[in-house]
Amino acid sequence: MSDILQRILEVKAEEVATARLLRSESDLRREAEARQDVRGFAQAIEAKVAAGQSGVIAEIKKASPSKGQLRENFQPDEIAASYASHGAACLSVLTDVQFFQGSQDYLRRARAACALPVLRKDFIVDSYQVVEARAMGADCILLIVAALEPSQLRDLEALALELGMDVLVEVHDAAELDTALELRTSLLGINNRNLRTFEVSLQSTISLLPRIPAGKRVVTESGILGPSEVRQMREYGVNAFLVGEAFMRAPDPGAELARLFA
Ligand SMILES: O=P(O)(O)OC[C@@H](O)[C@@H](O)c1c[nH]c2ccccc12
Repeated sequence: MSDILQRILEVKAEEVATARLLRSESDLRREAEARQDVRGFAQAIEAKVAAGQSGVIAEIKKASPSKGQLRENFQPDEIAASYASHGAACLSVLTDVQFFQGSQDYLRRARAACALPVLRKDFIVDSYQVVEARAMGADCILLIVAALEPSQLRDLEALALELGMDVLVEVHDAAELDTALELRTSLLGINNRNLRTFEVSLQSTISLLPRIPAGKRVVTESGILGPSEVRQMREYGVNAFLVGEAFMRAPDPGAELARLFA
C-alpha cells in the first residue's frame, strides 16, 4: 500500500478514536436514524443516463495532497447551487480536514444549498464514520478497496445500506475489481489516479471495462480535465463521471461542467 494512503489511514484511525471519546456511536446512530431525508444517489445517476445524458458527480474539493490548493474563492453553497443549475446528477464533498482541507460543515452547507444527493468523500475505515456520514446528511459513502479488507468492505457496506445510503466502491486495478464485485452495490468507481504514484491515466478505466458484468454502473474517477476526456470515455460507453479539479479551477464550476458535458 502507498505511503500516503497508509499515512491517511493512520490519521483516520486516530480521528475516529478521538471522535468516539466526544460522542458514542450509539448516540450518533440515533441522530442518523432520526433523519428521514435520504436522497437517492445511484438513482439520480441512472435517471441522467436513462435520459441520454452523462451522470456527473460534481466534486467540491478545496485542495488535494498531489495538487495543493485548487481554488481561492471557496464557497461550498455557491458551488453546489451552480453545479445543480448546470445539470450535475450528484455532489461529492471532501470531508477530510488534514489532507484535502475539507470539512463536515462544507458537506452540510453544500447539501442545504440544492436538492442533489451528496457523497461523503473521505477515507472510511470504521463504522463510526458511516453513521457520522448519515448524521451529517450524506446520501452515499465512498469505500476504497485498497484501504480495506473484504470483510470490512462487506460490513461497512451493509451498515450504509441499513441507514438508507448508497455506496460507491472504488478500485484501481483488476485484483481490486474482483474484490469489489463481491459487494452488493451497483456503483463501481474506477479511479484513474494511482494512489501510490499519483499518476493519472484513463487507461485504468478502459482496461477494466471488459471485466465489468451487467448490472454495474461504472463511474470513471479522476483526470477528466476537458471535453476530449469526456468524449473518449463516452466512446467506450462510460456514462458516469466523478470530476473535481477541472471544475474547482474554473471561475464558475457549474458553467465548466456544462462546457465539458455539452
Ligand atoms: O480532481 P479529479 O482529478 O477530477 O478527481 C476527482 C476524484 O476522482 C478524486 O478527488 C478522488 C477519487 N478518489 C478519491 C479518494 C479520496 C480522495 C479523493 C479522491
